[in-house]
Amino acid sequence: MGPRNSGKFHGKHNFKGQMPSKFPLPLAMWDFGHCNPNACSGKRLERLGCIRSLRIGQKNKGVVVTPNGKSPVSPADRVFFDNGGASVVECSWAKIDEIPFSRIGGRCERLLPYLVATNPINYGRPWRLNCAEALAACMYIVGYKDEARLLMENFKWGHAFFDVNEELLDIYADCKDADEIQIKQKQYLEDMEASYREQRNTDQGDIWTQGNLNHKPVVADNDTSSSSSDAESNEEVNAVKEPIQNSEDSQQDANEEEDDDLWRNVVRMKLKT
Ligand SMILES: C[S@@+](CC[C@H](N)C(=O)[O-])C[C@H]1O[C@@H](n2cnc3c(N)ncnc32)[C@H](O)[C@@H]1O
Repeated sequence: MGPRNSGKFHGKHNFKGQMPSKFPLPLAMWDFGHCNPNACSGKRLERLGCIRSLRIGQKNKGVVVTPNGKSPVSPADRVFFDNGGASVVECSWAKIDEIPFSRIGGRCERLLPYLVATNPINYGRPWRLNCAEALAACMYIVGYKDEARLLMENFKWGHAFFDVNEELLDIYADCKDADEIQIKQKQYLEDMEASYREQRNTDQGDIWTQGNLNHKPVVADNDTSSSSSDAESNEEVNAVKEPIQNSEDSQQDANEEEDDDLWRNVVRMKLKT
């Protein structure tokens, strides 16, 4: 389905010359060409005329949603959004270290707070959103909720992003600034972790609820790609399989993997409820 103009945008803004014709707000990306064009959400938005490409060396005066950010996007960034819209870095997560962050970006570089991806490549994975999800999250948090939904109508799975994240997105959109978002996010994660641990203890305590343990399947936990043939998902798997260089790295890897496992389980629990 192609995007429609919602006609609901009445913000005070300064978008002259930046608006792609097919979407009511200016969206942009630096495209590093790492990804399979058929599986890439940024490329899809570009084909649909919803986003424009920026050159390396060109800065953006809107909200730059980037792993290079230091604080989360918040409603306080609305003024930046209304000056230049939002932009993302279209690249592979596995090659993020190769991005020349000093040559892209802008004055308002922001992380996203905790949210869960629902795209087919990273479904259920926290923090690692694709470009469309990242832009939609940014729009929603700064107050363009209808436009965020409109953008995601371009993807078959787009509604799932709001099914899973709406409660959190509303919490963030009600915050005053980045500090409040950090507090709310921390609270939410602590509550979720506590209820996950409680649930796990209950399940483990009640052995009769687990069936015949000898017949339990072995679950490979790190598999993010399994059935997907997409280039980026294969990169993700390769990234996980890279050799470990020294014991410090190996300790850090182990800690990160433990963290990842915990959050993946927490998310699984959340998706079931
Ligand atoms: C790494 S690319 C992967 C894009 C993917 N190939 C696709 O199909 O859209 C995703 C981009 O979305 C933004 N993004 C996603 N999750 C983010 C987060 N938690 N914090 C900041 N930026 C994020 C960043 O601009 C990031 O570079």
